[in-house]
Amino acid sequence: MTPTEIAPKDRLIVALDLPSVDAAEAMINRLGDSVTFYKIGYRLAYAGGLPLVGKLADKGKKVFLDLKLHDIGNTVTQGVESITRLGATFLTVHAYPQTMKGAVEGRGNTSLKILAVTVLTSYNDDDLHAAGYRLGVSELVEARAQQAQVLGVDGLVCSPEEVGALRKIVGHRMNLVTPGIRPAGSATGDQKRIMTPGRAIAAGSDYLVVGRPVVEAADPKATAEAIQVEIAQAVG
Ligand SMILES: O=c1ccn([C@@H]2O[C@H](COP(=O)(O)O)[C@@H](O)[C@H]2O)c(=O)[nH]1
Repeated sequence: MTPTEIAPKDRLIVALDLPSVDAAEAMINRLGDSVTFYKIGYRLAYAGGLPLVGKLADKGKKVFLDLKLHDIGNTVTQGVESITRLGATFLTVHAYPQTMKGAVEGRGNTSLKILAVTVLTSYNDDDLHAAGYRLGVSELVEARAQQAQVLGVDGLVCSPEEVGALRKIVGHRMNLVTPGIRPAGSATGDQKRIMTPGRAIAAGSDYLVVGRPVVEAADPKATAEAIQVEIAQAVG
């Protein structure tokens, strides 16, 4: 779907980075009809949260399974084949060629969309160099986007800072999903490449991933709804 086809409300993905299934279900109940798209990552998945994917899908919600897979190609293919049966909409893998190729093979013709994580939003150029990379963030994100596109990956996870450059490479053929979203005044935490919801949408993000600013808010529902208003205003 192109951004104009996605309802503003559905462009917010709330990261359920919570310690237990009970805590996640309590948060989902608090957010009620306001939130239509959830992300399940390491914290909840390893706390027994995988069955929540099907439960949420049965309630008409979408789920982004943020498992950031990375292994030899055959193992990734087999893992993704298993994941296709869970009912998620998006699944992440790291943007390494063998990994992306294996994931696309495992996804086959199912409705699961593979997102490649280009460069984590908590990294800047210094962090990449410290990890042994020669390229800076923008060069590496763009190189990985080119590879992902050739390999048939469905979308990219990047920071909103790279969205403009990536649109020139992938057009609207790939979903651009951006964490590193911080409503004005909220704590940055460990994120380094950040933008407000409104600016991220204006830059061209398809979906915004927001965790702590919503799930740690005194009123998560009001916070999520305020972000959705900001998204709708930026869409115009
Ligand atoms: O590059 C990436 C990829 C994934 N994430 C995930 O998104 C959320 C962001 O949570 P916040 O609390 O809003 O910072 C979190 O689950 C990360 O694992 C990311 O931040 N950056």
